[in-house]
Amino acid sequence: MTSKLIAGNWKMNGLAQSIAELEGVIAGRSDIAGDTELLLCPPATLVAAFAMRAQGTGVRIGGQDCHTEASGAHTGDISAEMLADAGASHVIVGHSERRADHGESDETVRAKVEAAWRAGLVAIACVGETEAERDAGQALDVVRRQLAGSLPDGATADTLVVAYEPVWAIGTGRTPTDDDVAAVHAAIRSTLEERFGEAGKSIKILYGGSVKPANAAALLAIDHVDGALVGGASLKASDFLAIAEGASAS
Ligand SMILES: O=C[C@H](O)COP(=O)(O)O
Repeated sequence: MTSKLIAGNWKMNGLAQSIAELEGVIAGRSDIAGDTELLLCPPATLVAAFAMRAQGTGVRIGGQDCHTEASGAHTGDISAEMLADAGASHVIVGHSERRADHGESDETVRAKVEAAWRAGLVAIACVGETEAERDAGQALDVVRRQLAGSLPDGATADTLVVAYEPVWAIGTGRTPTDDDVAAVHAAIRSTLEERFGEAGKSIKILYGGSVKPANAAALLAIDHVDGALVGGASLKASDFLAIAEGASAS
């Protein structure tokens, strides 16, 4: 069994004082049983400070997005190389909020995964259906299509993590049924195996969308759920650690 990865996506939250939450995660990390991996993705302004503080603690730090190019005239953007230079090990790409707010296509997301690899970062590529797509019975087709368009050839467990985040479950307190999560994760697993062969068996598949301490253990016990991508509940060290405890219990 592969280790679980619990990743926190702070989104557009966090000021310098928020390093206290990172301190809390570092302090509580040793109480988490097993080999559960912890990753925090703060806003870009905090990546360097967090990475410096987390160095050598086992807690890893990631970015929330990157540009497709390494440098150049792209005001306000951040490259994968810059994230790596700041001490990040991972970068989230293709989050549904980026797809919706910034019009990111599967093609753009694929270029961002390639940019992450070029910089030596692990890409966490997000996929997931909207509520209308689920209601229309299209969830599996949408996810398969996003995977086909967003993932470059040659992915391995060392370079790629996939996050399944149903858009309608993000920040809403609603989650799919265990059976629905199982069906999508099984479909993602078989897609990864068809595409990447042996490597596809061990690429981690995270579930994201209203993961909380109260539901984490049950979600993380579902087949092919190799961890969680946590939004709101990752902002408090105590909640994030409680979710990670759920991973070690599953
Ligand atoms: O990236 C994280 C997700 O969008 C989940 O957010 P949430 O846990 O606040 O629902």
